[in-house]
Amino acid sequence: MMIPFSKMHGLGNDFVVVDERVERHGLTPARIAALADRHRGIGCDQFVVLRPACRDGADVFVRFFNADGSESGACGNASRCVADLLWRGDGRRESVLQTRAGLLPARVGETGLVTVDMGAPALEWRDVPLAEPVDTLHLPLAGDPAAASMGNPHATFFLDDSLDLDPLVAGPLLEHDPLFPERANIGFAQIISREAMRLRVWERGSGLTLACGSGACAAVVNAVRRGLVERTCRVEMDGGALSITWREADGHVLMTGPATSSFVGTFDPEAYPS
Ligand SMILES: N[C@@H](CCC[C@H](N)C(=O)O)C(=O)O
Repeated sequence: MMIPFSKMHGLGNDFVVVDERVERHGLTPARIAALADRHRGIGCDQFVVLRPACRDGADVFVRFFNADGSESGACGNASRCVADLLWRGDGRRESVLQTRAGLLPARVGETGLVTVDMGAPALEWRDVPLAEPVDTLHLPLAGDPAAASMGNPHATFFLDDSLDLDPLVAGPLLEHDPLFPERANIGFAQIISREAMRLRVWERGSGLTLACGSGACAAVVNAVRRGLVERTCRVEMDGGALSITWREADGHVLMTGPATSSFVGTFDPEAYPS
């Protein structure tokens, strides 16, 4: 039986979205990794599976998998894409996504940009998680990164004239640093002004992507904690820009940006390992 999928992206961070709200399709981690392969599969940074919601007030339960088949609690760009998909399905601009990181309210605005309330960051070492009790604002690593969880682990380096790291070299090493027992997404930020930064993210389980929504949220949170930017900041990535606001009233992080449908298709699960 052929399985339908939607191919979507948020600023070039691309996804295969499969709907399992009616029936399951046998999507094991090995099969997901094979489907995510850009040469032998469909190709994507993340694989997104929709399931029936099981929490009051939620419209859909969303699971996010990296290209290596590992699961993540959060994916900001894919969350915008799912909200956009739901809107195109039933015309409701507002939805609530149930994720492993909690309930995320989302809204498709009149301009088509999507805002997702990504919740409050977790800033305690245990919650990132880190391997030992350290100050998450100054991790004991060369380059002095800061850590935060947005439902998934992030470390942000702030690059300047005295610190210049190549994400393709430093990213894979740092993703697997023993300080991060569940690995980590590694952000490389350059502050442009009090309202703007440039960011590249080496993503856990997927590598360097064109944009990372949760990474942008974590970078702004960490930059605000360091006193480097205002609570609303534009984050410019290789694939485009997001607007991030770390709201003072409740500590939630709001992420606004585009969500784009590329094409739809079908695949034969039997053609991939189980
Ligand atoms: N692309 C994402 C983050 C995807 C998950 C991440 N690689 C992880 O393992 O935590 C985003 O837009 O947030």
